[in-house]
Amino acid sequence: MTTAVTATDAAPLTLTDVRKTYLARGREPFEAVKGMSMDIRPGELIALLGPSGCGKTTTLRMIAGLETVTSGAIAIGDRQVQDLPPGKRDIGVGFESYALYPPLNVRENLAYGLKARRVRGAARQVDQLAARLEMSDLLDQRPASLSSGQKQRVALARALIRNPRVLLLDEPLSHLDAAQRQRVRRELKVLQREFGYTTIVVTHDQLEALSLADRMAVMNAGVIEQFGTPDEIYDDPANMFVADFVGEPKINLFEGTAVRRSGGTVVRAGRDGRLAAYAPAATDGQAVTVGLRPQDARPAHDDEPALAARVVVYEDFMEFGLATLEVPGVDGRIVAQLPHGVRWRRGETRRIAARPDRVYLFDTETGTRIR
Ligand SMILES: Nc1ncnc2c1ncn2[C@@H]1O[C@H](COP(=O)(O)OP(=O)(O)OP(=O)(O)O)[C@@H](O)[C@H]1O
Repeated sequence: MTTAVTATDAAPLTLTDVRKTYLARGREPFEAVKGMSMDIRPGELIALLGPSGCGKTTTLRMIAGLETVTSGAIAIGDRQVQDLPPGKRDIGVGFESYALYPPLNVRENLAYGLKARRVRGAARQVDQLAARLEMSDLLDQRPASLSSGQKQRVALARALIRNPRVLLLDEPLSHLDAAQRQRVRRELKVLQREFGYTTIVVTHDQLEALSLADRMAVMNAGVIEQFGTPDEIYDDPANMFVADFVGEPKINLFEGTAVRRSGGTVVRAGRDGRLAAYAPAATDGQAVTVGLRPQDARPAHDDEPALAARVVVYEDFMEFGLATLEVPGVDGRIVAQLPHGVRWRRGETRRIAARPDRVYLFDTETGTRIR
């Protein structure tokens, strides 16, 4: 292969206190991105994850140069790019809405950039990439005849084949069906590794983010709530928002009171529930919000602090079961994901517990983690 679709000259990407305020006539100024800072290493794959409207697309568009930056700096390598036009930034953009040339078929669309750069073997590179993204059958079609999922794969291929220093993808797999989505997601990760592009993927699909990313930024209302590896985000959430947003089924959150003993911390919850927690910073008597992931709840041993709960419903998914539980005095229900074969029955009372370091305590007012 020639230089185009082989390892690239990967560059670090740095965002320093980047802000975006949208100004629209007759409306209050709206700050959509409120001081984003990220140091992204060469070749790293970053996922931006967050609820609708949190500023993910705005961030990506500012990096691409499709949106101006209100303040702050964006650097690719040692070059400040925030004032450069999009074409001068050496960025590949796989946005869904990014125009393909309608008169050209998909093959010509993909080869276009390679030919302009006089890359040898362009046709073969297009064929190889198309095969890997499961779109060989689309090569002779015109963009107008493609479905949204097909357009998405073409946009992805077009971004990849440009051999950019930085690759930006906005919801690149959202229109694919479940099976194809899994396969293209894996291939995307393989391609990204092979070519070494510094990549940012915007997604609101947490599985996509957790499985693709080297590190991910969880965003909320224009700020980064936590930036870390998928393990850090899932196992060590910085606050209640991150714990609540990431994880499926959702984390259980309920009110409790920390009790400090020489042996450690126990939280009381409900009428007579207790759970051992590892939280040296908790003070005795402190009102807290307890976070317990369904995957971390397990049947309690006889001699450990536990929550006694009535089984409201038990759903058997074969690989695991989901028990929905009511704990006397605890608002809302608690879900526990139990190993295959446990099979609790509706109406039974069961005791659940968890490893103390998997019982998270949060400041109820601020949402901050109490460690
Ligand atoms: N051109 C614009 N003018 C004014 N407000 C805008 C403009 N573009 C986006 N916004 C607002 O900025 C906020 C962030 O939008 P953005 O598209 O970046 O969010 P997002 O996280 O990508 O959301 P989604 O997942 O729904 O695409 C939203 O409240 C949106 O309404």
